[in-house]
Amino acid sequence: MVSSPPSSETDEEWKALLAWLATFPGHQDPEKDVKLVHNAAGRGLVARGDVPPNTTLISIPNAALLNLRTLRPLYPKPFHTLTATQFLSLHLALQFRRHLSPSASSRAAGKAPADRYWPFLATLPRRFPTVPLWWSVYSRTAATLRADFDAETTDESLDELEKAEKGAREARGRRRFAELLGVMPAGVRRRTEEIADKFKADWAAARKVWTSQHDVSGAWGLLDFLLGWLNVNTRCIWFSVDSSKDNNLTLCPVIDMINHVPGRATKPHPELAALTFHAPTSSSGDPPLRDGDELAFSYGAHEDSMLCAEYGFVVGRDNEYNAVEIDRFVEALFDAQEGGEGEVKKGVLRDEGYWGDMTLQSGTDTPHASWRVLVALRLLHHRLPSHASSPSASSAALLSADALAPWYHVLTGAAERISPANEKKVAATLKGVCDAVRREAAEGGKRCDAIQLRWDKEPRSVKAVEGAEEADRDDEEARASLDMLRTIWREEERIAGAVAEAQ
Ligand SMILES: C[S@@+](CC[C@H](N)C(=O)[O-])C[C@H]1O[C@@H](n2cnc3c(N)ncnc32)[C@H](O)[C@@H]1O
Repeated sequence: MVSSPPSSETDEEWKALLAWLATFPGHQDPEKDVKLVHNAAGRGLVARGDVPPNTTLISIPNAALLNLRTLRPLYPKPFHTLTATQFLSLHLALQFRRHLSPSASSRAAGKAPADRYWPFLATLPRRFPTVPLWWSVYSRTAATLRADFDAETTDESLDELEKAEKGAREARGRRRFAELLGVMPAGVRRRTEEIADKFKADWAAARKVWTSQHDVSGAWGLLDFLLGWLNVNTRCIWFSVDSSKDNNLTLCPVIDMINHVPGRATKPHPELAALTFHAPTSSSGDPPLRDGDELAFSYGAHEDSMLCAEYGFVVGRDNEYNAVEIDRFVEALFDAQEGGEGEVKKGVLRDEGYWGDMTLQSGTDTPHASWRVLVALRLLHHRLPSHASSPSASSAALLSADALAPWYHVLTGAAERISPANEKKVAATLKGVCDAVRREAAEGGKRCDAIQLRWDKEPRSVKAVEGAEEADRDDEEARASLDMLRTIWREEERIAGAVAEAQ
């Protein structure tokens, strides 16, 4: 049985957070205007009563934020070389281990007073079961993770995993995470790999600084760092710290409980002494906040594959930014052109900044191919003189201006098309690509259904010593993750289908 979620009034961590915030000079009680709720997005904040436009709903003093400005004074110099993500993740990893699993090596540090930010850190999520990086890490055994991440033999987080991983619940978790990784659409896979590389590089940088210093005591391991890193990646807000754009982020209590709605104009607002969140202004275009309405802002103009890979959720049909990456389909068409012509044209597109990032886009009303797709396909079907296709003529610079002039005219807007024949071939090719995308997406959806059928046949709870409640929760989370991937496949099928029909 899954216990009912706590409300504002019973959520002890929320109450402790509010008490801690009340100790800061200039603080404003968030409970005056907003209420914590639990909904499909996890936690969220709703308005208490109808709120006049532009009312300051939340104001968090700068001293309660966790960013490079507040962290650097707490650590000696060697740590100051770390980026914001590395530094914050390390601090979170250290505090999670110290407060949540104090063991032999961290006990000494555990005697020290609690970390000054702990009332805030205690409210952060301890699991990210719908985020693909979580699947990627937890689909592996402790021994594999030790080898893959060059973790120390003393890594307590991996020791704990090793002890637990023989259980039936963990074995089922590993298998299911691997199944989810196997059924990810290409756009999610590409992003997940990029995110995993960033995580690995940040882990290595943070470990290097940690092992080369002796001033800060305590311990933290790979899985502690993963928890810290995912909190940073999913909850940080833009905040000006220094001139390096990568360092301009902060963790911020309370405002980090606000969920994403695409297209909202209202954003957290940095003021001199506080990070604030206001009710929408009348001119913002955002709906006014009435009693019980959820506060929201846009995390960015992100398609679902990006939201899935970075944040572990999707919006679905209502996300006008949804898009299908078709680079690999278009690339195959250029590769198939004979006599090196395709290679030459790829070189031209690269030189002009038009190679890659080719998408079919959902848009607000009619799905369509992006301008970059049309630019590439027009060139694909523009015949070059035979001498221009020699392998040595690998860029626009080596082609005569005449050979490419009709294509350039369309690129600059001087002409609408190269020729009716060229447009016709572009439309036919685009339809072919869309049909291939549609088939692949339909197949992806079917693979999700097959996985679900397999899971349906398994007992919902693994009857193991570890307790059925956690096993039930794992089961729900795995199904939510599978639904998320199925939603992306469905959107890809819908978008490709609509673009194909329009040709
Ligand atoms: C900054 S936190 C927002 C607060 C969060 N719901 C919580 O429980 O703490 C971002 C996370 O909230 C969830 N989230 C945000 N917007 C969502 C949405 N529109 N639908 C589903 N989940 C959402 C995702 O898990 C995301 O990684």
